[in-house]
Amino acid sequence: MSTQTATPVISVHGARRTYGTGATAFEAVRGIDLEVRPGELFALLGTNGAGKTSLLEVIEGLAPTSAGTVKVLGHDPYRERHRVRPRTGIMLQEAGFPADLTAAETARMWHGTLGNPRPVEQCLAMVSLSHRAKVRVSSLSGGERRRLDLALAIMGRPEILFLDEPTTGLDPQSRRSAWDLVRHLLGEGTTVVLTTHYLQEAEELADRLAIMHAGQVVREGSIADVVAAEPARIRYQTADAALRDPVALSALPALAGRPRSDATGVEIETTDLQATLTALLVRAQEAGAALEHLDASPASLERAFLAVAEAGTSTPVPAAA
Ligand SMILES: Nc1ncnc2c1ncn2[C@@H]1O[C@H](COP(=O)(O)OP(=O)(O)OP(=O)(O)O)[C@@H](O)[C@H]1O
Repeated sequence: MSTQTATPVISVHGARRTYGTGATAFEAVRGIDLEVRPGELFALLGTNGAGKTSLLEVIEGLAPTSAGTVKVLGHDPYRERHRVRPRTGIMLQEAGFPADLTAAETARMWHGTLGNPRPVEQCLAMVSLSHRAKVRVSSLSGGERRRLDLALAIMGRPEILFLDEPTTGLDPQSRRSAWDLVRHLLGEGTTVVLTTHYLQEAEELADRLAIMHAGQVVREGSIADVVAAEPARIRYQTADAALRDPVALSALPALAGRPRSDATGVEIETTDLQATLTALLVRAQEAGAALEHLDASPASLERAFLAVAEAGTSTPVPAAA
């Protein structure tokens, strides 16, 4: 069955989440709609404080919404937690392990709470922690603790795995190992919802993503969709007056806005990099002008993210009445 047409395993409609009440109420999630399809990896990106964890927690069933509906595997994850929780795996941003237990003891304790768990040794091996099995949690490094948390999250063979910034604190090699593990789980049919600040992580793993800002989803789709919605950019410096003149440059094809020109140079945004660049180079050729430090860069996920961050305001928005 194509994941495009399959019934979503997660559907969120008009979800809101407010912290506190009265004058100090703060609405961290401000009316979100999204769907996650079976077997896909859906990445939730966003600026600090955008509301990713607040949203993830209501989808995980750890907190109620203040408005809207959330369905996970057909159930309300908060009110029908007993139905949903056994079928999901959750890796929180901060795990609270008993510091005196070893990694293996911690894993065995968790193993005892699950219905059809993977063996402890297998889970530790999947996150490359077998050699640290007898080490107390208090002596594990931060990255090793993250990997232990991941081992516990996948132990119950979850249908949906929630990963909240899973690779924060991991060295590049451990991060790549974690990505390989996530790919393996996706290959087994697991659905994964991931929050991350590493755009490369989303680019490596995500089938679809949403970028949040100030409690709302402001971009959503495949990486190709999100990137395609951003303009490409051309920059240069030149001594030629016409090639520095925003009005004269406005006749170039496929512009995504008015060209900008100042002491640092010219910046042109375009929806068709090849068409605009070709016309620009023809003009420069005809004028016999040099375009110094010419830089033509296609849109990227990073640019899309920065556009969201730059367009946003840092002023917190009060809760809706
Ligand atoms: N318990 C709380 N009480 C009041 N406000 C809270 C609480 N938890 C989070 N917030 C606020 O809600 C907003 C969203 O926080 P959240 O942790 O969901 O963002 P995030 O996107 O996960 O951020 P980050 O990327 O920094 O982890 C922030 O402004 C935060 O200060």
